[in-house]
Amino acid sequence: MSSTWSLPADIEIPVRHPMAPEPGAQMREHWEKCFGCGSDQPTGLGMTFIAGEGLTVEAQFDVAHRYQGGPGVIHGGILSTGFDEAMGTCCMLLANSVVTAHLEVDYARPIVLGSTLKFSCRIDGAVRRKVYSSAEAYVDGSNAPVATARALFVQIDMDQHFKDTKQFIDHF
Ligand SMILES: CCCCCCCC/C=C\CCCCCCCC(=O)SCCNC(=O)CCNC(=O)[C@H](O)C(C)(C)COP(=O)(O)OP(=O)(O)OC[C@H]1O[C@@H](n2cnc3c(N)ncnc32)[C@H](O)[C@@H]1OP(=O)(O)O
Repeated sequence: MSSTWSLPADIEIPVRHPMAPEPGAQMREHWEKCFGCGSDQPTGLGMTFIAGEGLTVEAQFDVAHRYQGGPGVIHGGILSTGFDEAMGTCCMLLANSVVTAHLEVDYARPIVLGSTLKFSCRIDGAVRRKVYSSAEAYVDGSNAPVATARALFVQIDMDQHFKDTKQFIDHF
């Protein structure tokens, strides 16, 4: 891994929201039409999420053949989408709405179609509206990560952020 990513010196460990799902409980989709998690998005990844202890979340999805990049292996953009969704959902442990400001991925191993891809995610800390997260991805039978990622999410005001696209809420 060759990341130059570093956490800011003034980072603080945020408090898990008291209403966050209990460890072991499923975490909800943030938007039913979302490509990553939406239950009403048939071409999407259909990711699922389990709250872990502290500021952690486990996530997964099955690598369908339509996610193919090279012959027989996952497309790198799909893998980064999985990280984005899993780490973003991890930020929901703080009960804030966030969007991705920065995401970087190290691809360590090819991931074969038909695999179940599992993500271990955590919140590393927060500064003002910024929430820092990191994660690893695994496939069954592999002890070493097949990919790792780091990301910065920024808390938003939903009404303000989606003020120009509200028509999509009623569009479907
Ligand atoms: C797919 C949509 C999902 C919607 C989710 C709705 C909420 C649901 C709840 C929970 C979901 C969890 C699951 C989600 C999973 C999927 C998430 C995605 O894929 S989101 C789509 C892709 N991302 C965007 O489209 C953002 C586009 N960018 C922006 O809208 C703005 O740039 C934004 C909001 C990120 C920041 O803009 P400003 O005007 O509000 O604030 P400023 O002052 O610029 O930044 C705030 C702080 O962040 C730093 N910052 C911003 N961008 C940075 C960057 N790229 N690198 C480093 N620092 C950055 C700045 O330096 C500043 O830091 P200082 O507080 O001053 O220290």
